[in-house]
Amino acid sequence: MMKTYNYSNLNKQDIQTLVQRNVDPANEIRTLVEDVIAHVKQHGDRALFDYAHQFDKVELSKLYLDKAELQEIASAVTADQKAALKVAYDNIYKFHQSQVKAEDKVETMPGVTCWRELRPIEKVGLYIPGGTAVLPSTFLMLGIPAQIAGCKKIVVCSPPQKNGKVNAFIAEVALMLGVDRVYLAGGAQAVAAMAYGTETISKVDKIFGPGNQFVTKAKTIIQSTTTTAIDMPAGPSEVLVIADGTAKPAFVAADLLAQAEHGIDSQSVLVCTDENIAQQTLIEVEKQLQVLPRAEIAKQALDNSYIVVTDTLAEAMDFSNQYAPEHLILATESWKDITDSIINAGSVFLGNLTPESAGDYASGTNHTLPTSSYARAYSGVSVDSFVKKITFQHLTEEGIKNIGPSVEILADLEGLHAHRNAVSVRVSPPTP
Ligand SMILES: NC(=O)c1ccc[n+]([C@@H]2O[C@H](COP(=O)([O-])OP(=O)(O)OC[C@H]3O[C@@H](n4cnc5c(N)ncnc54)[C@H](O)[C@@H]3O)[C@@H](O)[C@H]2O)c1
Ligand SMILES: N[C@H](CO)Cc1c[nH]c[nH+]1
Ligand SMILES: [Zn+2]
Repeated sequence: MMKTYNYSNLNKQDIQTLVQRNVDPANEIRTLVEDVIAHVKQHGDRALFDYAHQFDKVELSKLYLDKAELQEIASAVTADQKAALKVAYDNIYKFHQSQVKAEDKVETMPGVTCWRELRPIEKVGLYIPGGTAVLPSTFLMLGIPAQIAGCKKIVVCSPPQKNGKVNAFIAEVALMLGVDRVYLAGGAQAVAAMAYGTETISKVDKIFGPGNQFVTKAKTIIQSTTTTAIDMPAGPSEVLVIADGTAKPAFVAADLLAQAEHGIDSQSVLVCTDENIAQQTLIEVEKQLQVLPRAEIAKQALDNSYIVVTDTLAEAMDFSNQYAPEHLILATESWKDITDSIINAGSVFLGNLTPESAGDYASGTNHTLPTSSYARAYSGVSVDSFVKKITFQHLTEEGIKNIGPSVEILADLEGLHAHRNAVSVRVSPPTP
């Protein structure tokens, strides 16, 4: 169960230790994942069949489901479930569509015009988790921005379930997105397949999607060893709740448990200015665990979670910024007073009536977010993640005359005479 620390008793080193997560000190995960990647690179499809047997405990006869099979599987989805998926689809679509804005052309000096244009990344790979829980919501979170960006080839991998298929909701979302094929591959092997390509799975330009520590390690390795990019390290889920005396212990407990139930390596942190609220929250956590089907998973995640009691909301925010949470919930009526002091967070949930679950599923924001303190430097997935922003420039006769002398001097001072000449020949072309 969650340990409690008093912020005033923590020194710098204690805080450093507390904010660290999912470390792999003996490089066990790295070694295993490097081995998986090497096998997929060498043996292609054969390795995928073998890993499906070894890690997913399933014998596959082929590595993908086609449109007809997806349609048959999706027929099990009820009208209510379809309607809920549609609400999520529409809100996520609306929010992501609003991110697409043409940029202005800028005349930086007379005759010199610069601008940026978007081009979709052509081949993208989407990883949809399916180990401890199958996440069709992640398929929406990745497929919708890919669709809006206009990516031409969308490769989708998800771990095979025990029946050698994907579940009905993954199939339904594939049909909603117009994706005709879902590959039955999970874990590090799926990431390797999309990075190197196999007989069946195409190599892609960029891999997206969250996953467990194996998936996340594989993504960070292929990012530095292949020409395939990644969205970000989006590993085991985490939440940090900042609460004060106005927070509702039942709500805070529910939010902590919502992330704890994702997996045993998830982490839920409460930073609270009110000791009584912290104690009430712990009591609520115990109460709600009694009726939670995934209580065993959540309990293990809570063993790896903790509470920090601070004197002020400013101290709480200071701790949160050092932690750089994937999700930050401000469980306080005073949330407006402290949002400006947020420096590091993936996605923020404001006030007592805003559960993280709303953003996990259906409010519109993306739930694929940086974990393990990567929120210090990375943003969550958006339409931007699926496009390149290419810069353009055009110089007129007036433009080259205006900018030319400065470029010539700058080229001289770097000793790059061919650079100077590329301007000089245009400003005063040699007489024929
Ligand atoms: N950061 C985010 O944006 C975000 C969003 C959604 C979910 N998540 C996280 O994604 C994760 C999903 O994890 P999951 O496990 O449920 O599904 P997953 O699909 O990420 O991983 C399942 C795969 O892991 C592989 N695997 C399992 N045990 C292994 C082992 N011992 N050795 C090698 N490979 C092994 C298997 O191949 C299996 O197919 C959770 O931790 C969840 O918190 C994060
Ligand atoms: N909380 C996860 C992001 O870390 C997203 C998710 C999907 N389904 C439920 N939750
Ligand atoms: Zn969640």
